[in-house]
Amino acid sequence: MIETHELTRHFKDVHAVQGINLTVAPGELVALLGPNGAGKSTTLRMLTTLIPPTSGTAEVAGFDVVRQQREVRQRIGYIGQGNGAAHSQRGRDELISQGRAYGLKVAAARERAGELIDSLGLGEVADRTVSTLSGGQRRRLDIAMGLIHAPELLFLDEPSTGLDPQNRANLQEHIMQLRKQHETTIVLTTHYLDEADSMAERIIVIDHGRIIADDTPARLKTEHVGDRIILGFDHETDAAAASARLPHQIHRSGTQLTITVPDAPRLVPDLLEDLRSAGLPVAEVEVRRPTLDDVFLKLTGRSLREGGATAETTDRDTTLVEA
Ligand SMILES: Nc1ncnc2c1ncn2[C@@H]1O[C@H](COP(=O)(O)OP(=O)(O)OP(=O)(O)O)[C@@H](O)[C@H]1O
Repeated sequence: MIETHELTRHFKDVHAVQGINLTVAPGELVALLGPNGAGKSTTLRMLTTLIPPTSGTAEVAGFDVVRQQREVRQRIGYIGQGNGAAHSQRGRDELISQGRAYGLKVAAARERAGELIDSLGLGEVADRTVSTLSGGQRRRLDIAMGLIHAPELLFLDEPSTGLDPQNRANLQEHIMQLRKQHETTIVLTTHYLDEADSMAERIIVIDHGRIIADDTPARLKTEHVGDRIILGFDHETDAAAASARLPHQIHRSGTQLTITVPDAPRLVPDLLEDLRSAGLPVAEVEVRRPTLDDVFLKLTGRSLREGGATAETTDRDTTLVEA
């Protein structure tokens, strides 16, 4: 569905995207993750034909983004960071006009608008003017606008930025449902680590205009960081004996051992049993699983929360917002 070769974009002396090689298969949901200014939006804007690459090539839905812009545009939906719908119009009318702009007949545009209003949960608000909708509702309307012509591929640039956690969860659910219904390929950019983690089956981490990791969230965490098991003992001598006995990578601090392993939950029962039968009973145990931020930290030596972004922690997740 997407194939790029050394895709590059410079803005004068800013090397925004530096030779990206990317393949996305039909039906995949891929998240581009990275700090502010990493090159995510620029990549999306090239793939959606909004700006040409400085060098390199990209094929989207089988067509070249420079030579076959029209063909690409007919097959994709793009929801940028701003709101697309005109504020003084009713949501439903905006959708129908958008459908007409894509060449649908009035009846077909109306029918498609109705379907999208239903599947995005906009039934109660679709006949109000856009300016009266909440941020979350407006974002869902934007997504409906991007889907009116039934694209094979949907690009979402930070779909949930600015929404509160509840609206964000609601939007994520709608996106997942749409995908199931229409088997749409989705490429989204996000600052929300939890969003990338829970929605995407594949995560592409971009830093300084380059891809620095590309894998499933689980594999990224296992391969780059691993789980940590923290064992607490009553006596330092027991901790030292346990450390000598275990074959894993271990850090000991007083009565506490920190063990790094690929899959802690599977290992813990046997580990505890082994230590107990060796006369080294564990007093406390804690398993820490890595986050995508740990992966980024491991790969770059920096946290995703540094350098142009600040962390904003809510009850349910970790988010990144512009400083
Ligand atoms: N039109 C432009 N003119 C000059 N520089 C630009 C332009 N668009 C983007 N840039 C620069 O290119 C780099 C990459 O920007 P881009 O918007 O792609 O990053 P991003 O990863 O999407 O960031 P964010 O998460 O903040 O949206 C940044 O240094 C940005 O300032």
